[in-house]
Amino acid sequence: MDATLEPGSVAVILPAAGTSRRFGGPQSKIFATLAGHPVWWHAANRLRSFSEVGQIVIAIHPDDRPRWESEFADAVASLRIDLVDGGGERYESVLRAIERIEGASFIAVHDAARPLVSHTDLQRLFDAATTRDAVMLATPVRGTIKRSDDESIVQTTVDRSRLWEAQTPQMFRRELLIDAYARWRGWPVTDDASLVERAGGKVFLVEGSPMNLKITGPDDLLLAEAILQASR
Ligand SMILES: Nc1ccn([C@@H]2O[C@H](COP(=O)(O)OP(=O)(O)OP(=O)(O)O)[C@@H](O)[C@H]2O)c(=O)n1
Ligand SMILES: C[C@](O)(CO)[C@H](O)COP(=O)(O)O
Repeated sequence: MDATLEPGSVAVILPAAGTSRRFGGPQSKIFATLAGHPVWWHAANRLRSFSEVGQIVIAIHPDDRPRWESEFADAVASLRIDLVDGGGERYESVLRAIERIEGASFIAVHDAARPLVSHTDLQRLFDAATTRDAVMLATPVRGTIKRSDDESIVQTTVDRSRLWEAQTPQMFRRELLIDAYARWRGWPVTDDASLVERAGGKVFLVEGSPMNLKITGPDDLLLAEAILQASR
């Protein structure tokens, strides 16, 4: 019998407090409608479908709180979500959410802007977490990678043989992530795994799908719609 995670042992943090600069538009990208629901709802609903998931905390932009507590109040209650005010940087949002976590053995951080993470990939991630302290979804780089100078002239072609593009969820033993954040001294980070790496942790890569895309620009929303349409 393969090991499994205890029901409710995974607390999920959904950072959703960004300002969507690259997306543009009148509202945060996590509120954009995708197949009839907001982007954030898809991410939260997919995580909620696992018995291993207990608490879900969404780090929200403070300016969005009135909307979360009115338009989305029913969905927040139905998905059993706690709301916390996020910060100016993603890592600050995650740190504030960590402070709201109670009793979990693991913390999984998943971008609210990644609506299409698959059940299969999530199960594989949870399975990997039964034997490792830090795991994350990622995809092997498929294209050719160039490094340029500041005038967009190619300097080098990067060996891609062991390059991966990081995704989320990134999932950690709770005390490992808390310790990694405690050691953080302000250097810029764009994902949580890099803090654990810097603290000496071994982060295990679980191959995911390119369809677990992050809604960053408007074209990503079109791609997400097409992926959902094709899966119907
Ligand atoms: N201060 C921040 C910045 C980002 N995020 C969240 O982290 C995820 C990934 O960040 P990103 O895609 O970069 O979102 P934005 O920061 O909103 O995008 P941009 O850089 O284009 O402004 C998103 O769900 C975003 O809402 C957050 O919770 N708090
Ligand atoms: C965490 C992340 O999803 C890994 O790819 C990504 O770094 C977050 O988006 P950002 O644009 O870097 O804030």
